[in-house]
Amino acid sequence: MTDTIFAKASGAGQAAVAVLRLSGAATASVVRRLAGRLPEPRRASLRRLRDPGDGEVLDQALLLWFPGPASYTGEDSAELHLHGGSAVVVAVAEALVRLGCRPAEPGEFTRRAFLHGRMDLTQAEAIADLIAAETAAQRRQALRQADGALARLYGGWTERLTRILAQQEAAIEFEMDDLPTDVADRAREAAAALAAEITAHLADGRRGERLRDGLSIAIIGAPNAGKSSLLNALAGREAAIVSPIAGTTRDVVECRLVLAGVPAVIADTAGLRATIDAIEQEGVRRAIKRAEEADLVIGAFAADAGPDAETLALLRGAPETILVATKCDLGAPPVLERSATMIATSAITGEGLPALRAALEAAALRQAGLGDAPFLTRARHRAALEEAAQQLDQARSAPLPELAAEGYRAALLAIGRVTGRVDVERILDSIFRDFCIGK
Ligand SMILES: Nc1nc2c(ncn2[C@@H]2O[C@H](COP(=O)(O)OP(=O)(O)OP(=O)(O)O)[C@@H](O)[C@H]2O)c(=O)[nH]1
Repeated sequence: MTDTIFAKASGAGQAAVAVLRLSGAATASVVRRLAGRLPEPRRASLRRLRDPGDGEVLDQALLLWFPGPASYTGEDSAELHLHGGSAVVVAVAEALVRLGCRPAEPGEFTRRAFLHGRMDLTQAEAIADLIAAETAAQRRQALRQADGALARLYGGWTERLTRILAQQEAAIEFEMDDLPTDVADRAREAAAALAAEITAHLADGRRGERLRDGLSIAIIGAPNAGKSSLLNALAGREAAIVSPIAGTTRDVVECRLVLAGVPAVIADTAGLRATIDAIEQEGVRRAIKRAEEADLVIGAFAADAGPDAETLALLRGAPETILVATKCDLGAPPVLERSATMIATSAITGEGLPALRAALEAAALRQAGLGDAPFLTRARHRAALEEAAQQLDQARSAPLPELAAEGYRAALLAIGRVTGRVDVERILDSIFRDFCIGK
């Protein structure tokens, strides 16, 4: 019998109500001992909770009873909505321990939900994302995944792949019996179509992962270009020190922004220049590293000075760039070649800042915005699906039918790692029943 576990489901700190959740086989008996008879399933009822030892009233609480298997965890579960004081929560938690329950491990409720088949791994991950979501777009993505968007997509692929594998196994048998067949060809065609779909799904520019993890934006440029002033203007606060002394910013200064619902971290960096100052050298090294790792790089230069070679060189390697001519109140920005997007700004007059923000929002939506198809959200999914696509490609060109079957099986297992559902044998059984008519 599994342990009956409990945990506070509401947040830390003082609040009017604290929610304790319980799950496990003994839930019904524990609730009876604490609160009297069980209420109707899923109906809130007001109860006195009593100490199981001396009968002292611990709290007056709302009680909800969720009999398994139609509960979050799939097990018998309950919720106690207590008054929020910490002494109340402690008293009820101690009573639960005396009744044989134990505090839950982190994520244990969702783990049980997965183990009882209430959700697949992508949905379990989405629950964690939903709890951590800070922006509307993150919430939407997590909700869609929790609702099974990825589970259905990958589940569909699993079924198709299982059929392909079954065809391939059948082809091997037919070949051994010297029966003419095009079953292996059909498997190969289906595998090609599936591999193309997986590859298209992988070629999403990491949008789902970016939305989940946040976009990384770096501001680079020569000393005194006005980078810190730009960061402060975008962040709406004096996050970085601004001074007329070239080389003021030495370290990376980060600010969080939300761009069209996409979370972003924007970093001010040390001005790029050759220097003998060891600390500034380290700052420049960090600036270059930050620019190399960023999803979007803002190259800043003073309008009256024009862009410098170091900054332009570093922009070349970036996935997406915006050139900003700062201090446009001091002089007209230079005319650049037509392909470069340039926005002229002034931290003094505010000119160009709305246009820069709009450009950043457009880039954020391009790089991390929600689309019609669900995006994969974790590097873990990407690694497994890349392996599946690779195995499918190898299987299609395998010299022996047995090797092809092996490749299809490996691809199936790789997708199964994403969803946590690998029930190959059961599905194979059902498909072979259809195949083996007359054999
Ligand atoms: N007139 C004018 N001056 C500006 C503007 N932006 C920045 N400055 C001035 O330019 C100087 C340098 O600004 P910072 O924002 O510190 O420049 P930085 O690129 O971060 O400089 P480093 O830390 O040396 O890399 C300061 O004196 C600012 O007040 C602007 O839009 N217009």
